[in-house]
Amino acid sequence: MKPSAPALHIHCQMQQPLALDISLQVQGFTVLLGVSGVGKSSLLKAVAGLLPAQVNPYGDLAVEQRPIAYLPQGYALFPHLRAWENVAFPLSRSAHRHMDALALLQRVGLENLANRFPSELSGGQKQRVALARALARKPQLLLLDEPTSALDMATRDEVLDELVREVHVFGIPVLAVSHDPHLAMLADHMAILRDGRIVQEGAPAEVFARPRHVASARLLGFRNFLSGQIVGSEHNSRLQVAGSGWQMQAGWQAALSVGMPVQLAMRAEDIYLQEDGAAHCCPNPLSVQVKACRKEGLSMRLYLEGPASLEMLLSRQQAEDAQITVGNFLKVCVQPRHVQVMTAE
Ligand SMILES: Nc1ncnc2c1ncn2[C@@H]1O[C@H](COP(=O)(O)OP(=O)(O)OP(=O)(O)O)[C@@H](O)[C@H]1O
Repeated sequence: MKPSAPALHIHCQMQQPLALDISLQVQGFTVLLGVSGVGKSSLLKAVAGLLPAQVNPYGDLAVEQRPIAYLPQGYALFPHLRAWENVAFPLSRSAHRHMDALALLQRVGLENLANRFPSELSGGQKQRVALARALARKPQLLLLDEPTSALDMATRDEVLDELVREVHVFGIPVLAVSHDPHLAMLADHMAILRDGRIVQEGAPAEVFARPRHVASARLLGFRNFLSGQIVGSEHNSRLQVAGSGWQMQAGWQAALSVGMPVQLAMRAEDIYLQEDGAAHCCPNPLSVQVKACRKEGLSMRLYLEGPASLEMLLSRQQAEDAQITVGNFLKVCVQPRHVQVMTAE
């Protein structure tokens, strides 16, 4: 890609329905993550001019004059209009309105379905029609509200890949709001909204690797948290962190020093079974007991009791090979580079 699209700096201050003070860089495909109710939709509506707020840019323009396309949750297609008529809706009435709508549908690969009604389209196809309609007025900014919410798990990744590719092709900055970390992984730039402001912003690889707060880590898919204190620090190498009844190694961070209270975060996917006789290979051994197991597609999620309540994810094959059942005592392991250390809040 990518950002042939110009970057745009958005500032938004609002009081109702909730207080927000947001300053955010929109670069290429940008995803703003936040939990439900944090104000994501309100922010988009304010930027689009649908809620009163102080907004820059475009804040001095009337709603219909803002060069912004806003795609609400669920796409809001007109059910009684065919795909091409939905796309043509914002176009001015002219002799080539039909042709222009077909050209837009062609750009999202849907020209063959131009005569279908929304009820005859899949979730991903509806999204593409809505995208074509949103882009019909050649906006300078595209706002997407929860673009994955109407998609099922089976097609979500495929539709997302396609959505990201399409918005790159159109070459305008896009701000998508979501609570879905999968969407953020595909972004060029991402930010996290909490308590009315942006608490972290950057390239997805950086933000996913180094969440700054427990709440951000939760949003990014971390499931395991331990509270402890730094008890050792080897410059440029390791940190030793200890809590009640456990000690773990994590990657070194310049800002953290001995004595500081910290929170550790680990992904369920990064905890693995310690092989028999391989204790010496395990820098962070944890003794746990299996409290519950849940099948998740081809994986098995184990709920464990150890130094804290923990979760780990095994392939069904691994779980079967290890003959894991509720009540088993296990030795599990996690690599220091997979242990994120955050200052305690
Ligand atoms: N029209 C309204 N009147 C009163 N309160 C509202 C209105 N719209 C939103 N709110 C409140 O403002 C807060 C933020 O809502 P908003 O829809 O912006 O959150 P969100 O982060 O988009 O949530 P979700 O992810 O569930 O869609 C919520 O507490 C909500 O109840």
